[in-house]
Amino acid sequence: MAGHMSPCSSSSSSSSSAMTFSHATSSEFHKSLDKFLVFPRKTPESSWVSRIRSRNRSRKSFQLKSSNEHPYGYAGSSLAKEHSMPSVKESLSPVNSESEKFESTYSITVVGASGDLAKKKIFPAIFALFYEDCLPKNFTVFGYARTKMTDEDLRTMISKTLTCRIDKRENCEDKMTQFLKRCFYHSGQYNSEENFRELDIKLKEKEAGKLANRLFYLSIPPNIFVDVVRCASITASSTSGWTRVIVEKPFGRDSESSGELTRCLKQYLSEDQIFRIDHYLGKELVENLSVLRFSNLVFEPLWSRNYIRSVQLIFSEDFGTEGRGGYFDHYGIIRDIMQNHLLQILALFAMETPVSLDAEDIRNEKVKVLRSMRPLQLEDVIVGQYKGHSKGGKSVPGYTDDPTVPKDSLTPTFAAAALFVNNARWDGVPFLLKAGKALHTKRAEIRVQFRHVPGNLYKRNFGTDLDKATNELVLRVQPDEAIYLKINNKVPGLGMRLDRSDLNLFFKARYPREIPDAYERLLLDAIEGERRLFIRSDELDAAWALFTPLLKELEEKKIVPELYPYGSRGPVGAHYLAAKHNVRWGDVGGEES
Ligand SMILES: NC(=O)C1=CN([C@@H]2O[C@H](COP(=O)(O)OP(=O)(O)OC[C@H]3O[C@@H](n4cnc5c(N)ncnc54)[C@H](OP(=O)(O)O)[C@@H]3O)[C@@H](O)[C@H]2O)C=CC1
Ligand SMILES: O=C1O[C@H](COP(=O)(O)O)[C@@H](O)[C@H](O)[C@H]1O
Repeated sequence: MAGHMSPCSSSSSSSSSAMTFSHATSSEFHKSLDKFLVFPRKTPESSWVSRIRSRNRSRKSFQLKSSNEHPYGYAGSSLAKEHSMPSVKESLSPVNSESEKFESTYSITVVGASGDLAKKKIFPAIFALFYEDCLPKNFTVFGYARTKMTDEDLRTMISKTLTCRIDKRENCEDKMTQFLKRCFYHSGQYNSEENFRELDIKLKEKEAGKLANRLFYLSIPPNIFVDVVRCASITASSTSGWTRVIVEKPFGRDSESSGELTRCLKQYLSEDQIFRIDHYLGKELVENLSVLRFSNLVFEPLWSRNYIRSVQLIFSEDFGTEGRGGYFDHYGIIRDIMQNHLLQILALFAMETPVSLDAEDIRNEKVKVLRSMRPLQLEDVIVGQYKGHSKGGKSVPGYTDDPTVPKDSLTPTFAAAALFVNNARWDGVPFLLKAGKALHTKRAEIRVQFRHVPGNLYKRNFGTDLDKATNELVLRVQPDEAIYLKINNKVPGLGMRLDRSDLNLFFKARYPREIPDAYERLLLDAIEGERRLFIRSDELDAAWALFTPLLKELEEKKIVPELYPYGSRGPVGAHYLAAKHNVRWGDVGGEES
């Protein structure tokens, strides 16, 4: 079955359990560095580090920044701290031959390189980082998959999906050619130590004896995650620098399978080597959420049950599961979008002010939110499934028309849920989550509906619909990123008529440049060792604890989803759910701008 977790014991090798990916500690690192050092490491002015550093100071160079805005490779970075090693920025400088051999190299191996995500997102993101001069000087990209391909075939394949920033485009062809020269391919099985050993040999060739940092991106179905981690850990982990692994979702399909996956991965990796990606955390507007809240005095005092009436997190796509029905049917929309992307945004939205912007401080606060929530009950949720229809001679397929989906599938392609954070700040405030495929629009947004103005002097000027008079703050995550606040104002003229308008920060108008894709930010963070936007295992456990009982009940009771037409606004049940909590969805009824 697609997505069925392989137990850790699927390993063909018994020697594996004691092995872990190299996670060089500072002392291990120094031991390996000592092999090369010919002068005292801590002689400040004579050391190669300070020489490179001073060259950097005078160099007109870019400053690479990770998602917490620390310059990439800055002195306090975890990478630099972990290994007391030259920062990435240092290794970007042109160096003389003496220092060259102490430089770091970075390799990114995309496992599942022949797949959809790799082509669509990962290779283009790596290229975009290269195009923006965000990658270190010594980097190599490897594709790994079973498909037989040469290096040239891989280059041809990925060249089709690379694009330069629309607002730049200088040297586009040139940059692509340079980038493709750094891309290589190795064909192998996912459970073959031998094949990963061959990869290791190729990686070492490129590393040329320099300090090696290796990032593996698992862009493969989840049933082979553990095989890959086992084989790579035994035969292809770095022995001098760090080894990190980006793991794509799904991280299990319930608490048990997720726990089992984590347990298996941890046989080979330490927690801080595992980068569980949720690409919504890399989206510009999701990053902006905390900035908006914590750096503007006008919002934080309102951020509680005292002023907020409901919070709505909405995801919709205007296409179905086309091509991914096989995968999707095993998961459904709740696991695909709600339990991860929307819940992560909720946790960021509702968390208390973290002690600092450090990954652990932020993730600690997010976990507290998740643990303050009551697991979802069946009555808090409605589920739907899209059906096909024909209109004007054009027909669109229903979910179960997909040949890879069973005809009698009850898998939801739409869900709406009401969640509550049972703490002092949010007691009684419904957090309404809605996610659906094959709806009328493609959109993701965060809507904050404020309470009515008590004793509003102007209530008559609105007629009877007080809902219209409330303020609403909208963060449109995509498309056309925007932050706008719906306010009430007077219509100009001699009368006293009130109107609702938007104070609008439209990103395209304010910042007329392309916004980096989420995968760019996240890849850069993984290289830098910045974990803030990746999911920690206790966060994951808490997220599954909220959804697992509901998912089991839906499956055991064979709850039939409400059908909705492809391209519609989804099942009406979603409106009843909102009404039950005395609110309206902000994205319906001509209020969408
Ligand atoms: N595609 C997307 O938009 C998104 C995907 N993801 C996640 O990213 C990961 C990769 O996704 P995607 O690229 O779509 O996946 P694919 O189905 O395209 O698989 C990636 C590669 O894995 C290999 N593969 C596929 N099925 C199997 C199998 N049953 N056994 C062994 N190898 C297999 C194939 O390579 P080969 O045959 O050459 O070995 C394939 O090219 C998945 O975990 C997915 O859930 C997450 C978010 C979005
Ligand atoms: O994780 C997933 O996300 C995509 C939507 O991502 P977006 O960045 O294009 O909004 C979704 O289509 C897919 O089903 C899901 O697995």
